[in-house]
Amino acid sequence: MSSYTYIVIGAGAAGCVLANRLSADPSNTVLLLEAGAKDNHPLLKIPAGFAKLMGTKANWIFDTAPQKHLNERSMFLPQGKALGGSTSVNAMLYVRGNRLDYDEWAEMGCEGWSYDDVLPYFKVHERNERLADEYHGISGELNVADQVQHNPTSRAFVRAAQEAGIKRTDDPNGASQEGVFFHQVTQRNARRESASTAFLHPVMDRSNLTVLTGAEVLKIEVKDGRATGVRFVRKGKEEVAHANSEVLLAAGALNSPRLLLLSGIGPADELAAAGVSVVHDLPGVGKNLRDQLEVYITREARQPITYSGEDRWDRALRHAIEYGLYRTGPATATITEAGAFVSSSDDVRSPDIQLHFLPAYVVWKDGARNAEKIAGHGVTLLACNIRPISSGAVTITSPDPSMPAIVDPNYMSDERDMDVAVEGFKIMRRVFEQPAFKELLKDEQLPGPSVQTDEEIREFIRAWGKTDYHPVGTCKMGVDELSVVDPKLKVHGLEGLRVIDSSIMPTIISGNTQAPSMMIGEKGAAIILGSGPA
Ligand SMILES: Cc1cc2nc3c(=O)[nH]c(=O)nc-3n(C[C@H](O)[C@H](O)[C@H](O)COP(=O)(O)OP(=O)(O)OC[C@H]3O[C@@H](n4cnc5c(N)ncnc54)[C@H](O)[C@@H]3O)c2cc1C
Repeated sequence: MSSYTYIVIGAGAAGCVLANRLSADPSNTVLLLEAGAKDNHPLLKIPAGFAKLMGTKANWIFDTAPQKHLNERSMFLPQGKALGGSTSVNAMLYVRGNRLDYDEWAEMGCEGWSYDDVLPYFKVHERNERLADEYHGISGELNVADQVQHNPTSRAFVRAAQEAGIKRTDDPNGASQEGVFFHQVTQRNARRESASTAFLHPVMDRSNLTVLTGAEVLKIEVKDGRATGVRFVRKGKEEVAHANSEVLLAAGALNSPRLLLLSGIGPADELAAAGVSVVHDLPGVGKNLRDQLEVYITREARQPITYSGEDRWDRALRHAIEYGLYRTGPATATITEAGAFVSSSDDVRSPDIQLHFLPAYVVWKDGARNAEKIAGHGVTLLACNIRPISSGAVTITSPDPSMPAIVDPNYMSDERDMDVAVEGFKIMRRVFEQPAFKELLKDEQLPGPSVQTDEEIREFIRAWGKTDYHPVGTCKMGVDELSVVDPKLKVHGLEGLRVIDSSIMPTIISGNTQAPSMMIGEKGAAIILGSGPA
């Protein structure tokens, strides 16, 4: 059996940062286990490849339990499965959330996690190509860039939003989150910058770092209240690795709780019902699942200027050649070029709705795996409730790791989330009605004129709402009885085991979750090493 100082489970947003930082000290030996494959497929490198990755084997395929408040629909909720984790399949938007999100964590008892505490851990690994101020780093490993091009309809969206009264901001990750903006993205020279390209590949040759792909952890071994190692399967063979110091779980918001449960760490009654021997009774494991739900409107374009249909083979070939020669053109696009943070009412403490503008038709019937093809040119605007109150759970029904977990985000179980979504829908229509779009867009295609009253909008949301792919919170950090880890990210009641990934967020941050997950990896490493930002 091989032994290491640290075993990191999962090479995603947090896991890659952890493996990098812990192996920087040559006296540590680090084993990084990743269930997915290497990240060398071109679709993981070319930004527009993002749209082609849904439902492929670069993902863990999770389908939610039928959603009671969404017409019993089951939602496709993928998670990245490759080096880089979800950062290898995501839309690359670089967003940190609102400073009050982190201040709220600190108020909840998560000492050391206020905005002022976490800001240095965002900055230290950032290499921002445009911004250099108190909010941004310029010399870290993670390249953050402006997008190479903006479709004319994306530019019109930014103008239309201003006409609708939304102020313009150059930096939603800076002094003020509110406003409309062009997204910065995790790209380098117009290629995807994932957690693995930024933090892992540059240090792969460290002799004290072992990275195994195709290595799925089945169980965390616990002896006398201490995590001693892991049992994993690779090339059809089961192996055991021993951790001399700590096991660090970074498998993401759906797989981290699943693995704890499979290891007998979780609510004793649920484990017993699933036939799993209880190793450590911890009621909060898998609870507090938060995810952001979004609703959208599509409009037909007057001219063939959007990205709709640009993936047809002959056009795709042309774009691939342009991309190969010059690193320009639609292949550089993340599909989401512009966005906005707005408030559903004057009463909210900070923006609670995020708008995403897509210069293409993108329609997911029934929250399905693949976007539906719609002929012609058009655009899609999405409104996402970024601070949902509704919460759900991840549970297991069997000790068999090959059995799927039950993932139930319980979307819209709190009626207040529906009120925010309805307001988001009305804001989108207001933006679409502005003069900036007049020359460019024709009629609303989805949902169309038949949806007018609040009740019609609610029914449309129940029928068409979809995930924004940001599940978090299932191993929440805190000091209350449902928390799973303490503010040092140690699993309550056990030694030698921490959870360090998006699952530790006690509440969901107001925005996209990759940058916060990398920050969690960075801060987690500093806590373990007893250091400051690297
Ligand atoms: C389709 C999609 C689009 C997104 N778009 C954006 C975006 O544009 N901007 C943004 O900020 N966020 C986006 N996100 C969310 C963001 O990428 C995630 O929140 C973030 O990557 C979570 O980081 P993590 O470290 O918790 O988990 P992940 O990055 O998911 O990493 C977990 C890793 O653990 C591995 N793993 C899991 N179980 C095991 C096991 N048993 N054994 C070994 N390895 C295991 C997984 O394969 C994976 O590599 C998107 C996510 C998806 C899925």
